[in-house]
Amino acid sequence: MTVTRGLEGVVATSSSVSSIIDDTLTYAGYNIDDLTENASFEEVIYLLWHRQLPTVSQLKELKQQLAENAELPQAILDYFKMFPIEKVHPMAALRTAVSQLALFDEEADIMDSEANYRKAVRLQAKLATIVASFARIRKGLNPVAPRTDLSFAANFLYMLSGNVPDAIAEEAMNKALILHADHELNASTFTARVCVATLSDVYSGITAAIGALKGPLHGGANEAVMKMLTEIGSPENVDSYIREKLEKKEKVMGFGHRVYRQGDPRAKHLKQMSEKLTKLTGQPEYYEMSIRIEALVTGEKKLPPNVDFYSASMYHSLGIDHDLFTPIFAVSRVSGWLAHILEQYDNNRLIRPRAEYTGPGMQVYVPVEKREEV
Ligand SMILES: CC(=O)SCCNC(=O)CCNC(=O)[C@H](O)C(C)(C)COP(=O)(O)OP(=O)(O)OC[C@H]1O[C@@H](n2cnc3c(N)ncnc32)[C@H](O)[C@@H]1OP(=O)(O)O
Ligand SMILES: O=C([O-])CC(=O)C(=O)O
Repeated sequence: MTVTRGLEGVVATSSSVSSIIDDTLTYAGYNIDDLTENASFEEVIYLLWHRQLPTVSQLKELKQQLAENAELPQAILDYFKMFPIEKVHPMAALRTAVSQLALFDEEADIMDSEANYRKAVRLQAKLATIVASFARIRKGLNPVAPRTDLSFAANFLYMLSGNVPDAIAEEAMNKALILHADHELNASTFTARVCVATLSDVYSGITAAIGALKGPLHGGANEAVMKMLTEIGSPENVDSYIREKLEKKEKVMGFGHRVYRQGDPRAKHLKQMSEKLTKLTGQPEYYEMSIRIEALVTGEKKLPPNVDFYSASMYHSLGIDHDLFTPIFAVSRVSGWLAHILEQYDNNRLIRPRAEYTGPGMQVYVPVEKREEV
């Protein structure tokens, strides 16, 4: 048996959802640069689920379905008040709330493709409401009901703050949602596919994926980047902070990638938005720290920034709480997880690799009363 640590380079499935070829990322054949500049997040959701861009009427229908399904069962909002909400990480709350949603969905265990598509719409719509409602309830504020006349991006920011965002904030959030929507067989998507390949239900697949996204080597890195920027505090502290980290062989969050070698094509868009928004909101030091960190890490380690690096300063400048950065990643990535889950059901085979055994050789059972104390 040959073990490929971390399954690096292993091709574990076929998929028509997204591709990374020669450091170019496409969703169903569309370059993300093109989509980021031109599309709405709702169009991208449709693209990921159908592998084609929607017509005007198809887009209208999807928007209506998302709007109609955005509200949460009151019991889920009430449940938030039952745990020590100020101490709970919002990713843990999101993971739990998504699992609870299944308990309110009569179709949760109905496995036909139409029911699965309806569940996809419900989950896509409700994740944003969960994250925004949790963020408000923990501050003692009432949740803000979703508005059906706003774009997905604007409605999310509206539900978070209670104010309709300006065009710049809406555009930035729309782009960020597009850039995070899918990424081939990343760890959380693989987790979702492994889960539903047992023919478990869509809610189980998304709950499992949220758990995988939470870790700092994956989606959790954006919050970790913000923690680093906060610790550094100002541009003149960057050099000593980063050099010490690299000397101690510690990882600098937001850098490196398992697949990209020349660089993550999403980072340049987030970098541009970080520059613009940090200046506009009077916090240019967050961008200045970030570009100095990038210069040092790319110079010394040849590691370019990934999607999580500039998204941190960008979300910060939108006034978003730092521990919501990874939940917002999930609000977007659920579109990709759902596309992959539906694709997995369409052509399913149980995912079950092997392990090379490295434990003790054959042992003889000794009854407990005869075992020597150690
Ligand atoms: C949405 C996303 O999931 S994007 C990724 C988000 N995660 C992060 O930003 C966390 C920081 N980055 C990392 O931990 C890694 O680059 C990963 C996990 C993303 C991918 O890494 P892998 O392909 O598994 O590489 P691995 O962790 O084995 O590292 C290979 C070498 O590069 C070094 N390295 C990799 N990333 C970094 C980093 N961010 N900072 C410093 N050194 C790094 C490792 O220390 C290791 O060095 P060594 O060979 O001297 O021991
Ligand atoms: O693909 C990966 O390994 C991680 C990543 O960038 C993502 O999920 O967006």
